[in-house]
Amino acid sequence: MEKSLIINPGSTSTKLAIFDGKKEEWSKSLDHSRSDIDEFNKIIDQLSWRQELILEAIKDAGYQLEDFDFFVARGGLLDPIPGGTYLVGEEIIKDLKAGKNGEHASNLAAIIAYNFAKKSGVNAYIVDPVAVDEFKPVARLSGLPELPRKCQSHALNLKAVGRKVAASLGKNFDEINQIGVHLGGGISIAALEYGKIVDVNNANQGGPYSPERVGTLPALDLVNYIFENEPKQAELKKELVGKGGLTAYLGTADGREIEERISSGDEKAKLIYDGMVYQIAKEIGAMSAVLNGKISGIFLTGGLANSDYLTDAIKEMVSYLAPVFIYPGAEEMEHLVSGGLRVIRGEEDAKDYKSEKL
Ligand SMILES: Nc1ncnc2c1ncn2[C@@H]1O[C@H](COP(=O)(O)OP(=O)(O)O)[C@@H](O)[C@H]1O
Ligand SMILES: CCCC(=O)OP(=O)(O)O
Repeated sequence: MEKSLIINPGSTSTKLAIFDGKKEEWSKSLDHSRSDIDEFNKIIDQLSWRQELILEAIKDAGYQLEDFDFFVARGGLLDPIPGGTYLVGEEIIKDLKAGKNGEHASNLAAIIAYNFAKKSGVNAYIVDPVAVDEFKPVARLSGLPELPRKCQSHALNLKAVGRKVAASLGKNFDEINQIGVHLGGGISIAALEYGKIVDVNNANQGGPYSPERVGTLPALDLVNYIFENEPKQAELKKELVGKGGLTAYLGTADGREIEERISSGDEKAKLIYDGMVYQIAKEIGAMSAVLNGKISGIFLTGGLANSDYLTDAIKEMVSYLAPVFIYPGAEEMEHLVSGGLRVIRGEEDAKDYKSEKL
Protein backbone atom coordinates (compact mmCIF):
# COMPACT_ATOMS: atom_id res chain seq x y z
CA MET A 1 0.00 0.00 0.00
CA GLU A 2 3.04 2.31 -0.20
CA LYS A 3 4.05 1.97 -3.84
CA SER A 4 4.95 5.30 -5.42
CA LEU A 5 6.15 6.77 -8.69
CA ILE A 6 8.51 9.73 -8.27
CA ILE A 7 8.77 12.25 -11.11
CA ASN A 8 11.59 14.78 -11.29
CA PRO A 9 11.98 16.72 -14.54
CA GLY A 10 15.03 18.96 -14.95
CA SER A 11 16.06 21.13 -17.87
CA THR A 12 17.86 18.28 -19.69
CA SER A 13 16.53 15.10 -18.05
CA THR A 14 13.50 13.49 -16.45
CA LYS A 15 14.46 11.40 -13.43
CA LEU A 16 12.05 8.63 -12.42
CA ALA A 17 11.98 6.19 -9.52
CA ILE A 18 9.60 3.61 -8.12
CA PHE A 19 9.61 2.97 -4.40
CA ASP A 20 7.84 0.54 -2.11
CA GLY A 21 7.88 2.44 1.16
CA LYS A 22 11.46 3.75 1.34
CA LYS A 23 12.87 0.87 -0.70
CA GLU A 24 13.75 1.82 -4.26
CA GLU A 25 12.56 -0.85 -6.74
CA TRP A 26 13.53 0.84 -9.99
CA SER A 27 14.96 4.10 -11.27
CA LYS A 28 15.82 5.64 -14.59
CA SER A 29 17.02 8.98 -15.91
CA LEU A 30 15.60 9.88 -19.31
CA ASP A 31 18.21 12.19 -20.81
CA HIS A 32 16.95 14.74 -23.33
CA SER A 33 19.26 16.14 -25.98
CA ARG A 34 19.51 19.90 -26.51
CA SER A 35 18.03 19.41 -30.02
CA ASP A 36 15.01 17.53 -28.60
CA ILE A 37 14.40 20.32 -26.08
CA ASP A 38 14.92 23.04 -28.69
CA GLU A 39 12.00 21.60 -30.69
CA PHE A 40 9.66 23.18 -28.16
CA ASN A 41 9.04 26.88 -27.93
CA LYS A 42 7.80 26.90 -24.33
CA ILE A 43 8.36 24.46 -21.49
CA ILE A 44 4.64 23.70 -21.20
CA ASP A 45 4.70 22.53 -24.85
CA GLN A 46 6.86 19.59 -23.66
CA LEU A 47 4.04 18.21 -21.51
CA SER A 48 2.64 15.41 -23.75
CA TRP A 49 6.09 14.47 -25.00
CA ARG A 50 7.57 14.01 -21.49
CA GLN A 51 4.38 12.34 -20.21
CA GLU A 52 4.48 9.75 -23.02
CA LEU A 53 8.19 9.09 -22.41
CA ILE A 54 7.43 8.42 -18.73
CA LEU A 55 4.54 6.09 -19.55
CA GLU A 56 6.74 4.18 -21.98
CA ALA A 57 9.56 3.89 -19.41
CA ILE A 58 7.35 2.52 -16.62
CA LYS A 59 5.64 0.14 -19.03
CA ASP A 60 9.04 -1.18 -20.18
CA ALA A 61 9.91 -1.66 -16.50
CA GLY A 62 6.77 -3.83 -16.08
CA TYR A 63 4.53 -1.35 -14.23
CA GLN A 64 1.22 0.35 -14.99
CA LEU A 65 -0.34 3.46 -13.45
CA GLU A 66 -2.82 1.43 -11.38
CA ASP A 67 0.12 -0.15 -9.48
CA PHE A 68 0.82 3.08 -7.60
CA ASP A 69 -0.71 4.18 -4.29
CA PHE A 70 0.57 7.75 -4.69
CA PHE A 71 2.65 9.93 -6.97
CA VAL A 72 5.25 12.47 -5.85
CA ALA A 73 6.65 15.17 -8.10
CA ARG A 74 9.22 17.93 -7.92
CA GLY A 75 7.22 21.15 -7.60
CA GLY A 76 7.70 24.09 -9.92
CA LEU A 77 7.52 27.88 -10.04
CA LEU A 78 4.38 28.35 -7.96
CA ASP A 79 3.46 31.34 -5.86
CA PRO A 80 5.88 31.67 -2.92
CA ILE A 81 5.11 29.05 -0.22
CA PRO A 82 6.90 27.57 2.81
CA GLY A 83 8.70 24.24 2.49
CA GLY A 84 6.88 20.92 2.98
CA THR A 85 4.62 18.40 1.24
CA TYR A 86 1.61 19.74 -0.70
CA LEU A 87 -1.41 17.93 -2.13
CA VAL A 88 -1.67 18.67 -5.85
CA GLY A 89 -5.04 20.14 -6.80
CA GLU A 90 -6.62 22.37 -9.46
CA GLU A 91 -5.13 25.61 -8.05
CA ILE A 92 -1.57 24.30 -8.45
CA ILE A 93 -2.31 22.96 -11.93
CA LYS A 94 -3.83 26.27 -13.04
CA ASP A 95 -0.78 28.30 -11.95
CA LEU A 96 1.70 25.86 -13.48
CA LYS A 97 -0.13 25.62 -16.80
CA ALA A 98 -0.28 29.41 -17.01
CA GLY A 99 3.43 29.71 -16.11
CA LYS A 100 2.26 32.32 -13.59
CA ASN A 101 5.68 32.65 -11.96
CA GLY A 102 7.81 31.78 -14.95
CA GLU A 103 8.83 28.75 -16.96
CA HIS A 104 10.86 25.86 -15.59
CA ALA A 105 10.99 22.15 -16.42
CA SER A 106 9.80 21.34 -12.91
CA ASN A 107 6.47 23.03 -13.76
CA LEU A 108 5.64 19.87 -15.74
CA ALA A 109 6.11 17.49 -12.80
CA ALA A 110 2.97 18.20 -10.80
CA ILE A 111 0.82 18.34 -13.93
CA ILE A 112 2.01 14.90 -15.05
CA ALA A 113 1.69 13.44 -11.52
CA TYR A 114 -1.84 14.87 -11.25
CA ASN A 115 -2.86 13.39 -14.62
CA PHE A 116 -1.53 10.00 -13.54
CA ALA A 117 -3.10 10.19 -10.07
CA LYS A 118 -6.52 11.02 -11.51
CA LYS A 119 -6.33 7.97 -13.78
CA SER A 120 -5.45 5.72 -10.81
CA GLY A 121 -7.84 7.35 -8.31
CA VAL A 122 -5.09 8.27 -5.83
CA ASN A 123 -3.30 11.45 -4.71
CA ALA A 124 -0.33 13.34 -6.12
CA TYR A 125 2.02 15.42 -3.96
CA ILE A 126 4.86 17.86 -4.44
CA VAL A 127 7.66 18.35 -1.92
CA ASP A 128 9.84 21.43 -1.36
CA PRO A 129 9.28 22.99 -4.79
CA VAL A 130 11.68 25.49 -6.38
CA ALA A 131 9.21 28.15 -5.18
CA VAL A 132 9.87 27.48 -1.47
CA ASP A 133 10.16 30.96 0.00
CA GLU A 134 11.53 31.42 3.51
CA PHE A 135 13.24 34.78 2.91
CA LYS A 136 13.73 37.31 5.66
CA PRO A 137 12.06 40.60 4.70
CA VAL A 138 15.44 42.31 4.14
CA ALA A 139 16.41 39.61 1.64
CA ARG A 140 13.57 40.65 -0.68
CA LEU A 141 14.92 44.12 -1.35
CA SER A 142 16.68 44.62 -4.67
CA GLY A 143 17.06 48.38 -4.79
CA LEU A 144 14.11 48.77 -7.19
CA PRO A 145 10.64 48.35 -5.58
CA GLU A 146 9.14 47.06 -8.84
CA LEU A 147 11.66 44.20 -9.01
CA PRO A 148 11.90 42.48 -5.60
CA ARG A 149 14.36 39.60 -5.22
CA LYS A 150 12.56 36.25 -5.52
CA CYS A 151 13.34 33.18 -3.44
CA GLN A 152 13.69 30.42 -6.02
CA SER A 153 16.21 27.65 -5.58
CA HIS A 154 17.14 23.97 -5.71
CA ALA A 155 15.21 23.78 -2.42
CA LEU A 156 14.58 20.05 -2.73
CA ASN A 157 18.23 19.01 -2.85
CA LEU A 158 19.36 21.74 -0.44
CA LYS A 159 16.89 20.57 2.20
CA ALA A 160 17.63 16.87 1.57
CA VAL A 161 21.41 17.26 1.88
CA GLY A 162 21.07 19.77 4.74
CA ARG A 163 19.21 17.12 6.73
CA LYS A 164 21.96 14.56 6.03
CA VAL A 165 24.76 16.92 7.05
CA ALA A 166 22.92 17.86 10.24
CA ALA A 167 22.45 14.16 11.06
CA SER A 168 26.16 13.51 10.46
CA LEU A 169 26.88 16.25 13.04
CA GLY A 170 24.47 14.61 15.49
CA LYS A 171 22.00 17.52 15.15
CA ASN A 172 18.52 18.14 13.83
CA PHE A 173 18.25 20.17 10.61
CA ASP A 174 16.36 22.91 12.44
CA GLU A 175 18.97 23.22 15.21
CA ILE A 176 21.90 24.55 13.19
CA ASN A 177 22.91 27.04 10.51
CA GLN A 178 24.49 25.84 7.28
CA ILE A 179 25.44 27.19 3.87
CA GLY A 180 24.07 24.88 1.17
CA VAL A 181 25.61 24.97 -2.30
CA HIS A 182 23.92 23.11 -5.19
CA LEU A 183 26.38 22.94 -8.09
CA GLY A 184 24.38 21.80 -11.12
CA GLY A 185 23.50 23.22 -14.53
CA GLY A 186 22.34 26.14 -12.37
CA ILE A 187 23.88 27.04 -9.02
CA SER A 188 22.02 27.82 -5.77
CA ILE A 189 23.90 29.09 -2.72
CA ALA A 190 21.64 29.30 0.32
CA ALA A 191 21.85 30.55 3.88
CA LEU A 192 20.03 27.82 5.84
CA GLU A 193 19.09 29.31 9.21
CA TYR A 194 17.72 26.60 11.47
CA GLY A 195 16.61 24.68 8.36
CA LYS A 196 15.00 27.63 6.57
CA ILE A 197 16.27 29.17 3.32
CA VAL A 198 16.46 32.75 4.62
CA ASP A 199 18.48 33.94 1.63
CA VAL A 200 19.63 32.43 -1.67
CA ASN A 201 20.80 33.71 -5.03
CA ASN A 202 18.18 32.93 -7.66
CA ALA A 203 19.88 30.26 -9.81
CA ASN A 204 18.06 31.57 -12.86
CA GLN A 205 19.01 35.20 -12.50
CA GLY A 206 21.70 35.96 -9.98
CA GLY A 207 24.76 34.80 -8.06
CA PRO A 208 27.67 33.02 -9.73
CA TYR A 209 27.59 32.05 -13.37
CA SER A 210 27.13 28.33 -13.82
CA PRO A 211 27.46 25.69 -16.57
CA GLU A 212 24.31 27.01 -18.30
CA ARG A 213 23.36 30.32 -16.68
CA VAL A 214 24.71 33.83 -16.60
CA GLY A 215 24.35 34.73 -12.92
CA THR A 216 24.29 38.39 -11.85
CA LEU A 217 24.81 40.74 -14.82
CA PRO A 218 25.68 44.44 -14.84
CA ALA A 219 22.14 45.91 -15.04
CA LEU A 220 22.76 48.99 -17.18
CA ASP A 221 24.94 47.09 -19.63
CA LEU A 222 22.14 44.54 -20.02
CA VAL A 223 19.65 47.33 -20.77
CA ASN A 224 22.02 48.74 -23.41
CA TYR A 225 22.58 45.27 -24.88
CA ILE A 226 18.84 44.76 -25.29
CA PHE A 227 18.19 48.13 -26.91
CA GLU A 228 21.19 47.86 -29.21
CA ASN A 229 20.63 44.24 -30.32
CA GLU A 230 16.82 44.01 -30.03
CA PRO A 231 16.81 40.26 -29.28
CA LYS A 232 13.55 38.29 -29.24
CA GLN A 233 12.37 37.90 -25.64
CA ALA A 234 12.27 34.08 -25.73
CA GLU A 235 15.69 33.89 -27.41
CA LEU A 236 17.28 36.21 -24.86
CA LYS A 237 15.82 34.18 -21.98
CA LYS A 238 17.32 31.01 -23.48
CA GLU A 239 20.65 32.79 -23.85
CA LEU A 240 20.66 33.87 -20.21
CA VAL A 241 19.29 30.69 -18.63
CA GLY A 242 20.23 27.82 -20.99
CA LYS A 243 23.22 29.08 -22.92
CA GLY A 244 25.01 31.39 -20.48
CA GLY A 245 27.96 30.87 -18.13
CA LEU A 246 30.42 28.12 -19.09
CA THR A 247 28.37 27.38 -22.22
CA ALA A 248 28.63 30.99 -23.43
CA TYR A 249 32.39 31.19 -22.83
CA LEU A 250 33.48 27.68 -23.76
CA GLY A 251 30.66 26.17 -25.85
CA THR A 252 30.04 23.35 -23.35
CA ALA A 253 28.35 22.88 -19.98
CA ASP A 254 30.28 19.69 -19.27
CA GLY A 255 32.67 20.10 -16.34
CA ARG A 256 34.57 16.92 -17.26
CA GLU A 257 35.28 18.16 -20.77
CA ILE A 258 36.46 21.52 -19.43
CA GLU A 259 38.81 19.82 -16.96
CA GLU A 260 40.30 17.75 -19.78
CA ARG A 261 40.92 20.97 -21.71
CA ILE A 262 42.57 22.50 -18.64
CA SER A 263 44.81 19.42 -18.24
CA SER A 264 45.95 19.83 -21.82
CA GLY A 265 46.97 23.44 -21.19
CA ASP A 266 43.90 25.41 -22.35
CA GLU A 267 44.37 28.70 -20.48
CA LYS A 268 41.03 30.19 -21.47
CA ALA A 269 39.20 27.12 -20.09
CA LYS A 270 41.16 27.49 -16.83
CA LEU A 271 40.37 31.19 -16.49
CA ILE A 272 36.63 30.66 -17.06
CA TYR A 273 36.39 27.61 -14.76
CA ASP A 274 38.40 29.39 -12.06
CA GLY A 275 36.15 32.43 -12.52
CA MET A 276 33.15 30.27 -11.61
CA VAL A 277 34.97 29.04 -8.49
CA TYR A 278 35.77 32.65 -7.56
CA GLN A 279 32.13 33.70 -7.88
CA ILE A 280 30.88 30.66 -5.94
CA ALA A 281 33.28 31.37 -3.06
CA LYS A 282 32.29 35.06 -3.07
CA GLU A 283 28.59 34.12 -2.77
CA ILE A 284 29.36 31.69 0.07
CA GLY A 285 31.09 34.58 1.83
CA ALA A 286 27.95 36.69 1.36
CA MET A 287 25.76 33.97 2.88
CA SER A 288 28.16 33.68 5.79
CA ALA A 289 27.49 37.35 6.54
CA VAL A 290 23.73 36.66 6.36
CA LEU A 291 24.23 34.09 9.15
CA ASN A 292 26.51 36.39 11.20
CA GLY A 293 29.31 33.90 10.63
CA LYS A 294 27.56 31.36 12.90
CA ILE A 295 27.74 28.32 10.63
CA SER A 296 28.05 24.65 11.56
CA GLY A 297 28.93 23.56 8.05
CA ILE A 298 29.08 24.37 4.35
CA PHE A 299 28.00 21.61 1.99
CA LEU A 300 28.71 21.23 -1.72
CA THR A 301 26.29 19.07 -3.69
CA GLY A 302 25.03 18.59 -7.30
CA GLY A 303 26.84 17.11 -10.31
CA LEU A 304 29.83 19.48 -10.20
CA ALA A 305 30.54 18.39 -6.61
CA ASN A 306 31.93 15.20 -8.22
CA SER A 307 34.90 17.28 -9.32
CA ASP A 308 37.93 17.35 -6.99
CA TYR A 309 39.28 20.29 -9.01
CA LEU A 310 36.25 22.41 -8.14
CA THR A 311 35.61 21.25 -4.59
CA ASP A 312 39.30 21.60 -3.63
CA ALA A 313 39.44 25.11 -5.11
CA ILE A 314 36.23 26.19 -3.34
CA LYS A 315 37.42 24.66 -0.05
CA GLU A 316 40.67 26.57 -0.29
CA MET A 317 38.74 29.85 -0.40
CA VAL A 318 36.00 29.20 2.19
CA SER A 319 37.10 26.54 4.67
CA TYR A 320 38.19 29.30 7.11
CA LEU A 321 34.44 29.88 7.64
CA ALA A 322 33.31 26.35 8.64
CA PRO A 323 33.94 22.67 7.82
CA VAL A 324 33.12 21.87 4.19
CA PHE A 325 31.14 18.67 3.41
CA ILE A 326 30.95 17.14 -0.06
CA TYR A 327 27.78 15.31 -1.19
CA PRO A 328 28.12 14.78 -4.97
CA GLY A 329 24.95 14.29 -7.04
CA ALA A 330 21.50 14.80 -5.63
CA GLU A 331 19.38 13.30 -2.89
CA GLU A 332 16.15 14.43 -4.47
CA MET A 333 14.32 11.16 -5.14
CA GLU A 334 14.67 9.88 -1.56
CA HIS A 335 13.60 13.28 -0.23
CA LEU A 336 10.53 13.30 -2.50
CA VAL A 337 9.39 9.83 -1.45
CA SER A 338 10.03 10.60 2.24
CA GLY A 339 7.86 13.73 1.98
CA GLY A 340 5.03 11.73 0.39
CA LEU A 341 5.35 8.88 2.88
CA ARG A 342 5.11 11.19 5.90
CA VAL A 343 1.63 12.13 4.64
CA ILE A 344 0.58 8.63 3.55
CA ARG A 345 1.60 7.29 6.96
CA GLY A 346 -0.33 10.03 8.77
CA GLU A 347 2.83 11.50 10.35
CA GLU A 348 1.95 14.93 8.96
CA ASP A 349 -0.86 16.57 7.00
CA ALA A 350 -0.32 17.55 3.39
CA LYS A 351 -0.26 21.34 3.10
CA ASP A 352 -2.86 23.22 1.09
CA TYR A 353 -1.30 25.49 -1.56
CA LYS A 354 -4.00 28.14 -1.44
CA SER A 355 -3.92 28.67 2.31
CA GLU A 356 -0.11 28.50 2.61
CA LYS A 357 0.60 31.20 0.00
CA LEU A 358 2.71 33.98 1.48
N1 LIG B 1 32.84 14.27 -12.41
C1 LIG B 1 32.45 15.48 -12.82
N2 LIG B 1 33.36 16.48 -12.97
C2 LIG B 1 32.98 17.71 -13.37
N3 LIG B 1 31.71 18.05 -13.64
C3 LIG B 1 30.76 17.11 -13.52
C4 LIG B 1 31.06 15.78 -13.10
N4 LIG B 1 29.90 15.08 -13.06
C5 LIG B 1 28.90 15.94 -13.44
N5 LIG B 1 29.42 17.16 -13.72
C6 LIG B 1 28.71 18.36 -14.17
O1 LIG B 1 27.60 18.60 -13.31
C7 LIG B 1 26.62 19.38 -14.02
C8 LIG B 1 25.24 18.75 -13.88
O2 LIG B 1 24.92 18.66 -12.52
P1 LIG B 1 23.46 18.17 -12.04
O3 LIG B 1 23.42 18.29 -10.57
O4 LIG B 1 23.21 16.82 -12.64
O5 LIG B 1 22.58 19.26 -12.76
P2 LIG B 1 21.09 19.75 -12.49
O6 LIG B 1 21.04 20.36 -11.14
O7 LIG B 1 20.91 20.75 -13.58
O8 LIG B 1 20.25 18.51 -12.63
C9 LIG B 1 27.07 19.40 -15.49
O9 LIG B 1 27.69 20.64 -15.75
C10 LIG B 1 28.07 18.25 -15.54
O10 LIG B 1 29.04 18.43 -16.55
C1 LIG C 1 15.19 28.18 -9.79
C2 LIG C 1 16.15 27.16 -9.29
C3 LIG C 1 15.87 25.75 -9.72
C4 LIG C 1 16.68 25.34 -10.91
O1 LIG C 1 17.38 26.14 -11.52
O2 LIG C 1 16.60 24.03 -11.25
P1 LIG C 1 17.35 23.30 -12.50
O3 LIG C 1 18.80 23.48 -12.32
O4 LIG C 1 16.91 21.86 -12.41
O5 LIG C 1 16.87 23.95 -13.77
